Amino acid sequence: MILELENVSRKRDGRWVLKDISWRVEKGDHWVLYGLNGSGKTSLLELINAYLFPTEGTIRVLGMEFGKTYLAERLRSRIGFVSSSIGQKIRPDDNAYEVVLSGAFASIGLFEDTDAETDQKGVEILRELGCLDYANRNFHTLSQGERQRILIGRALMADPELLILDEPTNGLDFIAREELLESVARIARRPDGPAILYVTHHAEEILPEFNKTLLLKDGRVFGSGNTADLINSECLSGFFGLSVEADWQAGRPTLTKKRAEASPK
Ligand SMILES: Nc1ncnc2c1ncn2[C@@H]1O[C@H](COP(=O)(O)OP(=O)(O)OP(=O)(O)O)[C@@H](O)[C@H]1O
Repeated sequence: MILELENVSRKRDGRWVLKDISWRVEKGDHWVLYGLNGSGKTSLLELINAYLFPTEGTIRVLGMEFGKTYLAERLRSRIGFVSSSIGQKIRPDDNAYEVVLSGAFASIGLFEDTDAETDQKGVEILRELGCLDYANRNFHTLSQGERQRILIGRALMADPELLILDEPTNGLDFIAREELLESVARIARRPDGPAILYVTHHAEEILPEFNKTLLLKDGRVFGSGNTADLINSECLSGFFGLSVEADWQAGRPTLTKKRAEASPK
């Protein structure tokens, strides 16, 4: 079991931002966390990473229970977390390869000498993600798509059991987005790879590899289970409170808002 939340609620500034969340993530499944702005996605990730604690309910992440065997630092070293805020923290002089290697130490910046095995692993990850051409470039001079791949590479260095990708395609053009998604799909297909938790506002980023979906609405679970059972016109029309059409092509959905019928004159 990767993750287990039982009736978890969280208050912020006197208001419930997450309410009664029950959710299990098993090894071998890849999840999409799908919700509108303000639905509580970031708060949920903060709970999983132990930056926030639940006001009510219990959380177990990778076999560790909050408040018991729980050591936040030890837990975080087993979770690969990719978000735009991590990119902003990378030091000004670090090159892409150093950023990837720093993932072996769960640090921002490389403060320790690396051994040949770690160096080789970094090169293999760069190759797998198609980043070798810019490995020696300063991280901050890379395009957004290149930076995201490097941050994913950094997250993979520690062989995480859970890889959380928080809106990784923000700011990417169509081609960069599709290339990034192809890399994510390859990671999802690794036989001994991490469970992936992919957070997005965009249904068209739901890959065939993401077999499970959690729909979050106003801090509550609207639906949870097999992606095909949730990402369809009927369920999503209820989710949005708006008539939408979900159309699946090549294993990926697109959503369109249904137009009101023109009233007869
Ligand atoms: N530090 C905070 N203090 C008080 N309320 C907060 C805090 N952070 C978030 N919230 C509130 O909690 C609710 C959920 O916010 P959260 O950022 O978790 O949603 P989200 O789904 O990640 O949104 P987005 O997609 O826009 O990033 C929002 O109503 C937000 O205003």
